[in-house]
Amino acid sequence: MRITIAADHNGHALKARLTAWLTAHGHTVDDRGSHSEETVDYPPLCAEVCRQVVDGTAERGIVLGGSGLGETIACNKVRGIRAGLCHDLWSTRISRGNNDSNVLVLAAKVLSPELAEEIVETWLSTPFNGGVHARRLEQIAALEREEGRQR
Ligand SMILES: O=C(CO)[C@H](O)[C@H](O)COP(=O)(O)O
Repeated sequence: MRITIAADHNGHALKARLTAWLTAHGHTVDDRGSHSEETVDYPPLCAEVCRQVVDGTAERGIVLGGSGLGETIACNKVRGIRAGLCHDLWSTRISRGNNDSNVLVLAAKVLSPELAEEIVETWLSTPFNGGVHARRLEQIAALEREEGRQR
């Protein structure tokens, strides 16, 4: 899978580990930074990843922060993005099965590296369930279009 990935200063070390893991498992990874502990603002990194997913340059995106909360808010501002903040395997399966998430957000200050790898593996291998969830996603997309017209 073509995956684009980014992290702020809190997530860059975990990003490096996940990038190595993804590459070792046959994925093509586009690492958009950052690459150090120097403080950076996460919204532009989220925008870059999400726009790559929406325009098809990448099939999926992964974003890492300290808590991941702001990243999730930022990613979900991009039309067509369904970003889920996942701390455990159960919510990861829901994020894919029910929400068809196309961006995974991870909290580097919460997760162990081992659990982060398990979450990524689960997120990449869990299919969207469709059915009633497809109808709800269409309702979310309609809300997004409606809000876009009003601003
Ligand atoms: O997780 C995050 C946002 O949700 C960021 O990593 C966090 O807010 C950055 O804060 P600081 O500059 O204090 O490290």
